[in-house]
Amino acid sequence: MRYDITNIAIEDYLLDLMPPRDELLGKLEERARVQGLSLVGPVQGQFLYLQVLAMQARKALEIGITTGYAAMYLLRALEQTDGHLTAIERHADRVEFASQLIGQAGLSEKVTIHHGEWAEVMPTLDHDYDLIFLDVLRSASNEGQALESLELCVPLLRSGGLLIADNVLCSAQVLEEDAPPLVRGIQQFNRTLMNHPQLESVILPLRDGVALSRKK
Ligand SMILES: C[S@@+](CC[C@H](N)C(=O)[O-])C[C@H]1O[C@@H](n2cnc3c(N)ncnc32)[C@H](O)[C@@H]1O
Repeated sequence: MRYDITNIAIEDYLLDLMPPRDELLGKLEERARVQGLSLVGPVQGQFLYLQVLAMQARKALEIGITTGYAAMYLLRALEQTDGHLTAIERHADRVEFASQLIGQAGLSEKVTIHHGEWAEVMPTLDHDYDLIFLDVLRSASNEGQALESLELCVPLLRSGGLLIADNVLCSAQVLEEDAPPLVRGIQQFNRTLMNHPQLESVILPLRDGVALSRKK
């Protein structure tokens, strides 16, 4: 998928510079291409991997795991920090697929996947996450959901913890003044995030836009 945020030639250049992926990640990329699934891709996957290592995160949460592509990057770093990944996914078949894949990689003990809606699962989770990867903003069913997800993430983070939110530039549609409801929700998410009293944030024009926030 192309996102119209950065020059396409630059995206291809960055992709070409990435080392070849192993068989497991390669198969997931191929599956995503065939089935039209949205995955972070290798550049952003490496970004997530490095964030976990840089902050030595041990307790991470991914909201929206799909087939486990981003999760593999997170888990390969969490393996080194002796950490654990909790994930949430609404589709049972995706939970099943990701669980099997992570099992094949020998990392089953490092992950707990909750099947359900994030709005229902998040309030049941423990607090004090070092890192939360929020990857459901483009799936919101109404204008208010993006902000609702932010309000559930902040209390789950420990002080000093990192929230990484994907798709915050929404194929550049955030530039539109008369945007559709999903995009208006993301515009509101971005304004709130950048002015949030408990967060220090920056938005990076990486792929579809990545917001990085540290809880004070
Ligand atoms: C963009 S994909 C995540 C891709 C994944 N993070 C990766 O890069 O490998 C979003 C996923 O979130 C799931 N999802 C969307 N809305 C959800 C909700 N309300 N509750 C739980 N999961 C949801 C979708 O089913 C989809 O699998």
